Amino acid sequence: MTATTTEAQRTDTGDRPVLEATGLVKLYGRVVGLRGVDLRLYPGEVLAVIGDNGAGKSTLIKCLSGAVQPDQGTIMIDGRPRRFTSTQEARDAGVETVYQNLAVAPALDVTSNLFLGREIRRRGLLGSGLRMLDRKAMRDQARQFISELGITTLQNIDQAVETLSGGQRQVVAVARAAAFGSKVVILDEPTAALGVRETGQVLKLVRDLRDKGLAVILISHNMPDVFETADRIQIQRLGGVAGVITPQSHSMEEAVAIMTGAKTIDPQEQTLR
Ligand SMILES: Nc1ncnc2c1ncn2[C@@H]1O[C@H](COP(=O)(O)OP(=O)(O)OP(=O)(O)O)[C@@H](O)[C@H]1O
Repeated sequence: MTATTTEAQRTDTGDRPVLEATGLVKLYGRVVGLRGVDLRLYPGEVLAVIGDNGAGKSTLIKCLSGAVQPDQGTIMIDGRPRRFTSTQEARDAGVETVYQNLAVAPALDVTSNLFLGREIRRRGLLGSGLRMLDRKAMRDQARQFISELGITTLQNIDQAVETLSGGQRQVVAVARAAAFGSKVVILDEPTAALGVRETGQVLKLVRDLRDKGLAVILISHNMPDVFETADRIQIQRLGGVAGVITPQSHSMEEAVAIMTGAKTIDPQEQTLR
């Protein structure tokens, strides 16, 4: 199925969005964060969300990830309306978010980070009533998971995350978000602090997750990254959606022009998904 498949074609195949947001409105007092935003995300695609400062990107992902509650609008996961009152509820529904300030524990090793908050414990109780961690099971699963994802940058899963490069840390954070049955992974500027080679490692992982059927939302200011990685690009402007395009349908210059309002997009030009 191509990036420009129409809604009618999609309905024919029965393919439906894993996440669908309709009419999201978020007000901060008198300031409009979102003014009726729709977003559709399908399994096995990378949807980039771009926009100038203050366009509403963060507010949008906060609504989708349960960090803030929209004032109006609906969010559906697999066709079921959901109202997340916390990020945990969104996670339980399979929506994981990696924020710029990575939620990794620097002193812990790669395995422990992958299992943070979801540790595997052995049968039988310690004196304290706690069950002992099953390190072997976690290491085995961590290895398997890393190999399934085709991650070649994490050679030693016993290494403390603080000794890894910025790119490797980001790979750990993204891999963790993609584990444990996640359906949707939201990445907020995942390459903002990285060099060229490290950016390449992270974007490769993003594409690999997509190829494994996960749905990824990529928030980024970096146009080359967006055009290299995204299947579709949703352009936010002044709290609304200025258009949805693909790297094939529009150039980077056109995307920037739509972002800044220098160019408007004809509804006919939109990628109808
Ligand atoms: N907690 C808040 N209180 C008041 N206004 C807010 C709050 N969060 C966001 N806003 C406002 O909502 C609008 C959208 O902001 P948002 O942070 O979602 O944009 P953004 O596209 O993520 O911007 P940036 O690229 O600068 O991070 C802006 O006008 C912003 O000032």
